[in-house]
Amino acid sequence: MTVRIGVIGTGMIGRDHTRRIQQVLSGARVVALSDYDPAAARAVQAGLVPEAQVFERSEDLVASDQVDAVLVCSTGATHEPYVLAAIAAGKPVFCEKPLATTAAGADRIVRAEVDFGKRLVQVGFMRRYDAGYRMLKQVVDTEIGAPLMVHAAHRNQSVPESYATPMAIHDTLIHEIDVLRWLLDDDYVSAQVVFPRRTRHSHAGLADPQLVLLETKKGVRIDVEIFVNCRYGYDIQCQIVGEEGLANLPEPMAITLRKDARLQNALLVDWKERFIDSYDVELADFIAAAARGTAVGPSSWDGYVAAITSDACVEAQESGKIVPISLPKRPALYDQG
Ligand SMILES: NC(=O)c1ccc[n+]([C@@H]2O[C@H](COP(=O)([O-])OP(=O)(O)OC[C@H]3O[C@@H](n4cnc5c(N)ncnc54)[C@H](O)[C@@H]3O)[C@@H](O)[C@H]2O)c1
Ligand SMILES: O[C@H]1[C@H](O)[C@@H](O)[C@H](O)[C@@H](O)[C@H]1O
Repeated sequence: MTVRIGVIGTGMIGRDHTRRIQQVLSGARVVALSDYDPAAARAVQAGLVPEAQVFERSEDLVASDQVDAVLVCSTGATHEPYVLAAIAAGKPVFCEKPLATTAAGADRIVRAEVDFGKRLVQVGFMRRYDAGYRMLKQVVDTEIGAPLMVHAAHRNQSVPESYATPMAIHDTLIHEIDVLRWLLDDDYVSAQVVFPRRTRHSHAGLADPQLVLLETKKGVRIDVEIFVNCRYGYDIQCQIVGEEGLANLPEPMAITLRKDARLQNALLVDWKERFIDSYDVELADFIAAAARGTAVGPSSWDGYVAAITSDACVEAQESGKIVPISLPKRPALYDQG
């Protein structure tokens, strides 16, 4: 079966996922596109998929009987109604992170999916599909004994003026929030955010860098540095310290160059390159499950837990206090991970 996909939101990642489905992956094709700005949808149609239909209203794309499954790639704050509409239509839906910008919104999605009685939602937490993180998980599960501490860093070269202090959590830390609880098989119990000296390369609305301190149920202490104007490149670090050893996330493959009396390894600068393979694998997973009328991988529950945790981190940014995190009981629908 070829899964007929409708893509909502044809900005940077919507375009890239459309390219992926059309040119890299098998088992699906994009048949419909929509965007708040119809010119953006038409540009993707013209450049990548001339045969696709452009819908003025994204709600009509979800309802169309030509569309079997939906990709939600619009701005984060708009995800919730589209995911709810896809669930109501019984269609598998891949939703880019965040699932919703508030825990209340993510909760509504979890409830709708539980009421539907079958998994339909995959959240775009692509790091779980990254070969490096998968190797790290294998080692954490088998080699280093009980994890005790995690030191992580998420550095972007620069961000636009529109990127404000809470986005360090909702837009950036959200990846660590998800991937660390997956790596550790644990949940968070508290969050704190402290602010080091501010870089002169930041702008008025952004405190940069930030240090996020998380504690888990099992007592693991985590520090994550978020530094989004680090200047030198795109750099993702993760070190897990266990009672029998220590494991580091592998660096991206790069040529070691000896030249001009220097030993050099090039660094990436663009986030799109860092996890490029994992985007392919996550969407292949989505397509295979969608062909069976369901969804696998990071779930609405994972999106909900991430939203609860990021709400706590934003509160911690504002209050300067340690903010407790408590989770409701996980519905049985999500017991399979
Ligand atoms: N997984 C990742 O690594 C990753 C990377 C980048 C972006 N993202 C996520 O993907 C989403 C999109 O990010 P982007 O970088 O492509 O942003 P973008 O600004 O390039 O594109 C967003 C598009 O959504 C459209 N849009 C806005 N409101 C809409 C609405 N109500 N209905 C339909 N379309 C609407 C905009 O017109 C725009 O074309 C965000 O949620 C972002 O967090 C994830
Ligand atoms: O939307 C992007 C994307 O999620 C990147 O992976 C992250 O490094 C950036 O900080 C964020 O702004």
